[in-house]
Amino acid sequence: MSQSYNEKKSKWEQQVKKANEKFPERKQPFLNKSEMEIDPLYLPEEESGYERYVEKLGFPGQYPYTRGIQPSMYRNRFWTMRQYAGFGSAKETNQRFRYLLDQGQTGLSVAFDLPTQIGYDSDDPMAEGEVGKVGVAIDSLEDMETLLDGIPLDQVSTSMTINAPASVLLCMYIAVAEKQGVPADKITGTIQNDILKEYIARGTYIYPPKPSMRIITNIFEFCAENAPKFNTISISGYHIREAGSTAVQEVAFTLANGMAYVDAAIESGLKVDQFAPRLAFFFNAHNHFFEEAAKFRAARRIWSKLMKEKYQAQDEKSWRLRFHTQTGGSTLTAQQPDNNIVRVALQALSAVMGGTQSLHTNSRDEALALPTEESARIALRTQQIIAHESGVADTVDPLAGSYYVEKLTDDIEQQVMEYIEKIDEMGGAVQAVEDGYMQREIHQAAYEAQKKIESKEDIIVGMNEFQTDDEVHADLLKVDEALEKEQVEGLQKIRQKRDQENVDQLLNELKTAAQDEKVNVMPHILDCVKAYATVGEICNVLRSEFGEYTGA
Ligand SMILES: C[C@H](C(=O)O)C(=O)SCCNC(=O)CCNC(=O)[C@H](O)C(C)(C)COP(=O)(O)OP(=O)(O)OC[C@H]1O[C@@H](n2cnc3c(N)ncnc32)[C@H](O)[C@@H]1OP(=O)(O)O
Repeated sequence: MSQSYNEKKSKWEQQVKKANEKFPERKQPFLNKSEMEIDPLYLPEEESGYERYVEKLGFPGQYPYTRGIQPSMYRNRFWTMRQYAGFGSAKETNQRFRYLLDQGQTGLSVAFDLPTQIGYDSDDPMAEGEVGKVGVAIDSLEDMETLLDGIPLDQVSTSMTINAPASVLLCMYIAVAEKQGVPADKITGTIQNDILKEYIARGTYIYPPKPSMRIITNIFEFCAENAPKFNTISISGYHIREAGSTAVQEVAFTLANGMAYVDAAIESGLKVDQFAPRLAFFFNAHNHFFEEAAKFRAARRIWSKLMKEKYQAQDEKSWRLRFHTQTGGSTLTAQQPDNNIVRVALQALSAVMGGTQSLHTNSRDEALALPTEESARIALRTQQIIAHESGVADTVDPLAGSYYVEKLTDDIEQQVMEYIEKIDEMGGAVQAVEDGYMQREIHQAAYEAQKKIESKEDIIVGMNEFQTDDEVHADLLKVDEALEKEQVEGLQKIRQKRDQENVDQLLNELKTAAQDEKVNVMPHILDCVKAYATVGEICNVLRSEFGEYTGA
């Protein structure tokens, strides 16, 4: 047996012991329905396969992490079941959060309305008609207090899908935690904070790339010092895929964006191991089951090589690509919406086979509206059935060694690297975004995919084949139209109650801080938030200094 194989195997055994101390194995022993024992890990049987195994796959919890970032993965702890939710007022969303936690969800994920996402208050003319529509409306710290009321922030981790104003919402979260008696260094969660993919695919940007990258590196630095357990960014391929990219492009553009954040942070004077362990990722789980599972495995392997070899990161935590997955929203059909339950189950299974850390399963009615409570429950139950009934979580990386999956993993890696090298030659992801390169590649892929659907080369069940005349689902969620008025009234009350002079002074200090590139804006934003300055007011100060982006 080769030296290196043996060493790595015994290191893995030690790692498993340590993981078991943190999260004891869910079962002892793990048995299938015929009472056969299931091992934590299955390995190549032939000694001749060991070298290749160590180089390409490695042991789980070890470089290059092809088999997963934890030594025994879901035997110790399932992925976090984290359903993205939010609509209407903070009070309504708080009720939905409590409902989901009661139903066994294990983490929170906040959807904000569009005005919040682009830094406008609910009473701004730009917000009209959009308040509380696609997510919860948050104007001031008071809304955040209501949103998180009764949720113990030392126990529950919260993801917030917020990008351009991520700094503001993170500060609000910290302020609420402090009010609960939870110091910033104990909070856990993630802000999306990924502006590059907003320019490429999602659209909720405010400022131009350069100052946006500065705010992001300010957040990295601030969190490294003050909130070291918080994931500072969720570098997202999800939306790139939703915009029509291929699986290869999804990984390539996401990792290229990831490299741009690493470059920017290093350029600002941070050391790679100071911030890299808290970079997180977010991918899509689309329809092609094996391609998706292989995609996740390839993404992990590529990122770890980049971090270790290109960026010379020393801390093993910097090498691990940790990711959230959401099933593919654009794969859902408005026709025969219950079919979506089946699609979601298969997509979710690919994410679990690919070793995801956290998962959102879409609800069946999401091609039509925000999910009803019943639909959201079925979506969560889908994850619970995979976790508790299917047995796929009982051994690590069960697809490893499949000729097909390993070849797919290698091929995806190779094609992703070709893109990454090309983007590198263009001067990196920021340049490629500004030139519209990624946008064009995605549009071309989306066009090709649509042609295949229209020509029926690709069959979408119930949509371009096997249609029925069934009515669409009648029981859809509707957001109360009166909400906007109530939200605006609440905001005006806050403005009357707060110490306006103090707010003005703090906003002014933020303005001065923004003018000096060397100053970190985060402590100033935190002060503003604590004085009940609003999302819109804070973003307007930064708008006046940084300008607004108008597109590539
Ligand atoms: C479409 C829509 C839109 O466009 O609007 C959106 O964007 S929705 C977008 C919604 N986005 C999201 O919901 C993003 C969610 N992302 C995340 O939750 C994070 O970024 C994540 C992917 C890193 C997952 O974080 P998490 O806290 O849920 O899970 P982790 O895997 O980090 O586990 C929590 C802790 O348990 C430890 N842990 C976990 N599993 C094990 C194990 N088997 N053995 C030992 N330890 C373990 C971890 O190391 C960690 O501790 P330690 O930390 O100490 O190591």
